[in-house]
Amino acid sequence: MTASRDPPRTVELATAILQHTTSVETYLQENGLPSPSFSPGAPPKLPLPPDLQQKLAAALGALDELQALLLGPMGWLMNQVGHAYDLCSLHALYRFNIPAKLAVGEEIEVAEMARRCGADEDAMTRLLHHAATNYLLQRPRPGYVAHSAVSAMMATVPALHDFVGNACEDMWPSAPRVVSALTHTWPGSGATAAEGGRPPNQTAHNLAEGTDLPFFETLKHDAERTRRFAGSMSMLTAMPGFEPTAALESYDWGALMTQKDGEDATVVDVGGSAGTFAVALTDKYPSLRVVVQDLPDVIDKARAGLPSRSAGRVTLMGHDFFTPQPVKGADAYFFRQILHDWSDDFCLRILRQLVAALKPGARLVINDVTIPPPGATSLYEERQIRCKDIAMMSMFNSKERTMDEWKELVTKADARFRLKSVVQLPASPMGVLEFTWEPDRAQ
Ligand SMILES: C[S@@+](CC[C@H](N)C(=O)[O-])C[C@H]1O[C@@H](n2cnc3c(N)ncnc32)[C@H](O)[C@@H]1O
Repeated sequence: MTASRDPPRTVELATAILQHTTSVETYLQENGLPSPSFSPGAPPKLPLPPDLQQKLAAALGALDELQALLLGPMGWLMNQVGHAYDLCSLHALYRFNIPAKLAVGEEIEVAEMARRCGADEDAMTRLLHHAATNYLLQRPRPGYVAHSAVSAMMATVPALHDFVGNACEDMWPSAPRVVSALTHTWPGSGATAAEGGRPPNQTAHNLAEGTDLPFFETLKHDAERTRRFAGSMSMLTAMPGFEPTAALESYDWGALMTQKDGEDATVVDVGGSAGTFAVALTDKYPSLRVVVQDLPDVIDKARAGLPSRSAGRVTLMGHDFFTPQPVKGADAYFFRQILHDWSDDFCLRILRQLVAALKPGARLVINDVTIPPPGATSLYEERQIRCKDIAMMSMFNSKERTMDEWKELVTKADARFRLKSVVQLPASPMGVLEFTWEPDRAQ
């Protein structure tokens, strides 16, 4: 029996939620911003300064703990099982392109929408009702559906549609197979595990799709999935805490130019996908030159989307990062959300491909998720990152890493990389680690 507290934990949490929420609402009101809402056209996220983002995070952490306490151990456990089905209605929205079938302001009978989808009417009706309970649609009056802010965004932001498609069709089928993949008998699995990493083609994803190709190889053979993945990645960069602005502002890119005495400095964005970050970087530092490297298919698709203002500043280059780095003597090599896709031994191979291209003093800049030490954030926040970690395991046998694991990984790749700075981005699961190349350092 635990001793009773005064005030009880639930009341303490409810009080914290009230205080933090009041601070957020006061800020919104004082700045003429709307209260949070799911009406179509509502802002996709709350535009808060860093101190209020912290209060928001504290409110969400407290809300999560309060919900768990009020449900009680049995209710909380049952809740987990229920959540397993939450993605079904989102998947239906994606697969039947339901957001595009609704005009903003239109109210449609649920049965009529089910008919428009051309699928089993009873099943579709039930999925639509579930979607409404999860804020994905709204029910303005009994028996009718209309857009919520979520479906309206899916209808108008193609990258968000891609993000949902990637989540529901490429990633989610692997989730129920994560545990089976651990006990599955893979060819040569004993040896590879002993070498420090399970290969990327022995994953839950491989069990789900019945393929022995790693996920990115599968993509190479499927133009539509490649396009959808790139769209999804560009959406990821717009998510709270993942915006390029965070990495732009928390790392001194300008210092690269100072060092060059006015000459253009070159950054290589390794695995830079459609070039979203490169465009933001050169918008902020017009005299930086960025070479975006990715697999040839991805680069081919990226060409059409590169804004004309970036011409001459952003160059696109097909390159497989498991082969030697072709851009020699650049000022910085940037890896944003790349290495978390690979287990340690594959990361070592990727990083070692840089070595022959590096000039003394070259920077290696890693911008990736960092797992906070236990207790540094709420369980809610830590769970979001742990979910990403499990997603990495399920798709690639890769992992999210703590700051210490990042440092250890890079210096293991080559002892001549010296850690120069470490920044945990504010209100973000991402960090930036900067290493310099010091060839005279003892190996
Ligand atoms: C998680 S995405 C990150 C994209 C981008 N850096 C960002 O932060 O938005 C991983 C990227 O690595 C690319 N990639 C995967 N295997 C690769 C390889 N062997 N060589 C080059 N790029 C690769 C993928 O095509 C994808 O664009």
